[in-house]
Formats: sequence, C-alpha cells, structure tokens
Amino acid sequence: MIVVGVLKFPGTNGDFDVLRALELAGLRGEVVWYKDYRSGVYDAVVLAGGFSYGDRLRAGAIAAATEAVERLRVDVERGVPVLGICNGFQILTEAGLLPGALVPNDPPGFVSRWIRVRVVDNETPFTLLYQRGEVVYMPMAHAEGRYIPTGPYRAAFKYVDNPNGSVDDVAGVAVGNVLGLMPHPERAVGPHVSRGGVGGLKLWLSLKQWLKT
Ligand SMILES: NC(=O)CC[C@H](N)C(=O)O
Repeated sequence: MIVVGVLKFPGTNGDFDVLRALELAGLRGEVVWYKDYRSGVYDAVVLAGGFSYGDRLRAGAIAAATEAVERLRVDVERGVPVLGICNGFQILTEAGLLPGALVPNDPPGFVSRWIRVRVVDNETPFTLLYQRGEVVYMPMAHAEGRYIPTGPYRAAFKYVDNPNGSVDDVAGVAVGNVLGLMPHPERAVGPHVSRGGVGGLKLWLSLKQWLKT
C-alpha cells in the first residue's frame, strides 16, 4: 500500500491539515514523529509547517540538524518525492536539500492572508496537473519567508504580488523530486479546511497521479 509520511517535529502544527488534504485526494498519510522516522518506509514525504523548536536560532535550523533529516536525505537520494511546506521548506533549505535561504520578511512581520501564486514548473511530482503559468490562490502564514538564492535554483512557484520581499518573487523551489513551498496548499483544498479556496487541491492530486495510485 502507498503511504505518505508526514514528518512532525516539536512545534510542527500543519500535520493534521496535510493528512486531511491527502485523504481528500485519495492518498493515505501517516504522521511520523521525527524520532521514529526511518528511510525506505514511505512512498513520499511531507514536512508540514509550523514552528519547529519555536523557530529558535533560525526557522528550521534545529530540525535540519536531526537524525530524521539525515534519514530523509537517504530517501531523497533514492528519488522519493519530498514536499516541505512553509516551516518544512525552511528545514529543507537549512539542511541543504534545497538551495537558498529563507530569511525574515521584508517588510518585517508575520503575514497571514490569502495570496496568489503562479505555477512556473509543472514538471515536479507535486505540480504535474497544473498548467504552466496557472495562477492559484492559497493562504500564507509566516514571518521568515523571504527567499534569497545562494546559487543556481529552479523556481517552481512565484508570488503574483510579492508579500515578503523574496528575490525574483520566488514562493517555491524544486530540485529533482524535492519541492519547497512557502504558502499552504494543504489549507486550500475546500471549505472543511479553509474558507473555500481549492488552489492546493491539484498539488495533492498530482502526487497521487505521480505515485500511480
Ligand atoms: N506556517 C508556518 O509554517 C510558519 C513558518 C515559520 N515558523 C515562520 O513564521 O516563518
């Protein structure tokens, strides 16, 4: 049976929403506490959002130094699709699994509102059902989401109205089967989880198609 692991650290708070979104797409998800994470178990892995370790040091920095992320690295090398949402994206950049850094917003402060993003790469396991250039609506909720490249990178999503000062309007970055995204596709799957936006639904359905379930 196909199972998507939803990795949870102390302070992760988006895991339940991810489970619900997976379920709506017809995928089976399983929350896995970081200490219990093993490589070779999951068909795909989602790092849910939140405030791992209270965002101490830098958002994502402490989680990135755990054994769980070393095990995740093994799965990435084997081609397992991995999605980091918001704090999950911050963990992936801190771990060097995605290029660049996510630094405090400019202008500074926590921004929680619905925004529009444009899909620029529809060749990832999480975006194949979107049209290239399609604009989708999703909520954002972060204080450290300003993307700064540190070398070459492939943007997967771009903000339509840049809310945080990200270089080149970058909202999401992909490398191989790894995708990081600042806004929350798990909170844009229908009225039960959000106020009705469904811009994230195709992301979960894309994964389902990619996994051929
Ligand atoms: N929603 C989240 O994942 C929060 C992200 C992060 N802790 C920040 O505020 O930047």
